[in-house]
Amino acid sequence: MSGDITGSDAWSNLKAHHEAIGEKKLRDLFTEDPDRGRTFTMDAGDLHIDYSKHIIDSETVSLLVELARAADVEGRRDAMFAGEHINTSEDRAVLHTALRLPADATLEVDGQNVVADVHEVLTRMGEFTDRLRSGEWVGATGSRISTVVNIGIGGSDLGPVMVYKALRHYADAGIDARFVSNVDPADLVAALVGLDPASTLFIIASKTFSTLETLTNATAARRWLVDALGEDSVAKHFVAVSTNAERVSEFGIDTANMFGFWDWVGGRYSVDSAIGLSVMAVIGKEAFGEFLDGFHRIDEHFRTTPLEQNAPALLGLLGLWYSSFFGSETRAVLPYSNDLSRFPAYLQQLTMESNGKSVKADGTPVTTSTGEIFWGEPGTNGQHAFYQLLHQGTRLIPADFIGFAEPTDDLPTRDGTGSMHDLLMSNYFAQTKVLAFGKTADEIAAEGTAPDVVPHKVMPGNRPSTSILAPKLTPSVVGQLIALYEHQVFVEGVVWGVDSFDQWGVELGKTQALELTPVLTDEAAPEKQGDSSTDALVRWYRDQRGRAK
Ligand SMILES: O=P(O)(O)OC[C@H]1O[C@H](O)[C@H](O)[C@@H](O)[C@@H]1O
Repeated sequence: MSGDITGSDAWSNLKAHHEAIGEKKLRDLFTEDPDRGRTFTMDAGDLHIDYSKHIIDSETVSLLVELARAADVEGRRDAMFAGEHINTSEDRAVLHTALRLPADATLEVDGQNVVADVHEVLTRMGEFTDRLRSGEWVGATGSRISTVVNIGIGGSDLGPVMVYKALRHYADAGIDARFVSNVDPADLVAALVGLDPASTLFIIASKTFSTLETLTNATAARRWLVDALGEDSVAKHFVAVSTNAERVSEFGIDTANMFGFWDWVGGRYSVDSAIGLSVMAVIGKEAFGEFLDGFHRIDEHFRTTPLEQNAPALLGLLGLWYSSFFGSETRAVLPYSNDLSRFPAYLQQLTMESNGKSVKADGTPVTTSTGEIFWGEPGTNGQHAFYQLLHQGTRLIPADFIGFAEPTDDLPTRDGTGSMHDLLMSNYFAQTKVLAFGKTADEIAAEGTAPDVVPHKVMPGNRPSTSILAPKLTPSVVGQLIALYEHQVFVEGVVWGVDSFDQWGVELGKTQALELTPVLTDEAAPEKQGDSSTDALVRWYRDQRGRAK
């Protein structure tokens, strides 16, 4: 292979193959191979995955796997699992997979058995949440804690809030959780509505403990508590999750009430670390353990299954197939489960912070588009909003449908005889079918449609989708789903040659915001920021705030 994957034979072969298969319709592919609905399926853990409704045949799969091998996906995967410093721009290991290794495993990284460290923290989290849940840990006035408020942002928020919503049925100790992330004060104010300081515990979650939004919200929350219960109450109402003990202590939280993790856990890969403390408080350590086991099942599948049947590898390669060869810009993620309403937002950070890069790991420019844009809403809401564009628009948007056999809740249908969950799932199956096979002008005309209306009703079909099904939305299945996407993102990143584990692109905005804050608030500050647009916007804002010079 040449230095760049797009110069490899594997890439050229796929390009040529794309031209040939790009001519075909899914209808043709199903006619040529009537069994493909059985052939192109795979099982990983509890996940049953049908990828037959993709614009592929068996040759596509072989060529994609060849591409993955040319990019050394297997070698990079093994290097990740072994704790090598594959995050080269930050010189760090990437070991979220170690967070879910069983207690009896060992993994030495930089001379340290990280599994022992992981389980030491898990044990402390378990002890702490047991005390909270049993009512042994009480607030400063002796009240039981009934709400934990997680204050964090990015990876220190999106994971916990998504999993909390997904597993709301597993809340079993009368502890609720709320989440505050935005530096918009509206977020904290809304989260505190109706809360009694005496029964509220704040979890300040920040890997670095230097994130402006989190420290600002944490300080405001501290004021809210101290105003009600006095300075001495802080120790009973504030705990921290971080890798930075020094800063936690500077903030005024006793490090005895801090739960640690390590620099080899990226923020967007951290919900299975101590960052999941709010989730554990709500669902308990046993259910949290099942959540971790779910990740581990998919890790083992990813680590040991040949690429030809490897679910995260194949789905990642399909994402790359559309992105790099068909020019697709986005992938829709459509959970047919209201409880997964935050899953698309969670995946946005995972995929876009990981693979939104224009240079490769060696610093040279990429030579193909990188970074899929994930977006979506739960079905059936999306059907009544944006599916029109999926069905008849000009863009090719591959879609992931996620659904469950067993409902978390069910109710009878209108006539009282059916199940609303079955109705939900019939929409899931109908949508993937219509996206793939559409409806032709002839079929529409045959129904007696007026000729001038026919073109408007044509459903082109040939819109690819993956169907992901699981028996039920359990803690384990949530872990499995997350790991399924984590490893897809990894596979894409390896083929594109980027460092999927840094995020330098978010830094400049942060520093410029800090520079601009005094300009917005201090009348004496110079208004000039150097460009006429920002200058005029700042002037307008200062005018409105009565701070014009
Ligand atoms: O957990 P923290 O250190 O507070 O970081 C929170 C978030 O901030 C950053 O801007 C990063 O881009 C995210 O990856 C991270 O999850």
